[in-house]
Amino acid sequence: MNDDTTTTSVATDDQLIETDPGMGGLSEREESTPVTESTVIESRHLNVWYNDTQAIRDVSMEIPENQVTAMIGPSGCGKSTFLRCINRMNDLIDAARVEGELLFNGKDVYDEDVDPVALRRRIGMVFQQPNPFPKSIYDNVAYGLRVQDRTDNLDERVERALKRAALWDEVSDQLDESGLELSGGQQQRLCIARAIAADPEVILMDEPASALDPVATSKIEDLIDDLSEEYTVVIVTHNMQQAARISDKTAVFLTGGELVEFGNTNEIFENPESDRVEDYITGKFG
Ligand SMILES: Nc1ncnc2c1ncn2[C@@H]1O[C@H](COP(=O)(O)OP(=O)(O)OP(=O)(O)O)[C@@H](O)[C@H]1O
Repeated sequence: MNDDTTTTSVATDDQLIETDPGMGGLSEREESTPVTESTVIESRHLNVWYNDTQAIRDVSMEIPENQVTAMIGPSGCGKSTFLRCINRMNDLIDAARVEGELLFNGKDVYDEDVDPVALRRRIGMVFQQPNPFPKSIYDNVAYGLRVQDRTDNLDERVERALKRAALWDEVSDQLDESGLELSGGQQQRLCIARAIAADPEVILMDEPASALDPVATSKIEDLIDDLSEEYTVVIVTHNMQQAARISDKTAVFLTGGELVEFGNTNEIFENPESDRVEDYITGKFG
């Protein structure tokens, strides 16, 4: 990240998972009607500026349900900005201005009646640096559920989220110990468990493995693959091999916030339509 503050300090953890009872105009998962059979998120002519600097330029794309969509491109091309539009994290940056449409199940998340806090419960986020609360492992996972007053079967919910995040076997006998005492990779899986516990539909990941060693990275990659059976995952990564390994769809952004190519990952990597994309993925620039 050339501007880590934009992902690690724009929101408190509470803001990420806290919720209001009202859904702010967004229907619940089971009631929602995707734009097409499988599209969960769609941007239409999305433009984003930070003051006078344009970070996203007329981006239109459809992100399919229960797949992994990777966003790649050189530093500063707007990947994180796009990701943060999806759950309105850019609201927390005063300089940011968004134009165009960003639809979640057909509803524009920037409509006035959308509650961004409720939106973020349905579209969870995991950051580059693992950021567990200074609380026990159990309380980290239970936190969002308690805030939402969903404490029935709390033990089972916590266990299920930890299992879903492939962490249960490693921590089941130390749930009362601090989340901060886990390894970096375990902390990241704890953060994923925390996001899952809130029962989101989409999980946004901003370079979730870039601070981890290769073994921990591999576990996160396996986990992402697994999670996509149940969740729509959108991941920003600098690592093209990682994008090629784990994603179904790839979006290639290039300098100036332009989406140059979007499609099936194998096609993007094996036979890109654009020379600029080919140059980028073969390492000629970027
Ligand atoms: N909070 C901010 N205030 C002002 N400008 C910003 C802010 N966040 C990002 N930018 C600018 O917007 C552009 C896109 O940044 P963004 O972080 O979205 O790119 P990125 O592709 O995710 O970069 P990286 O790969 O380095 O993380 C850059 O020019 C960046 O400097």
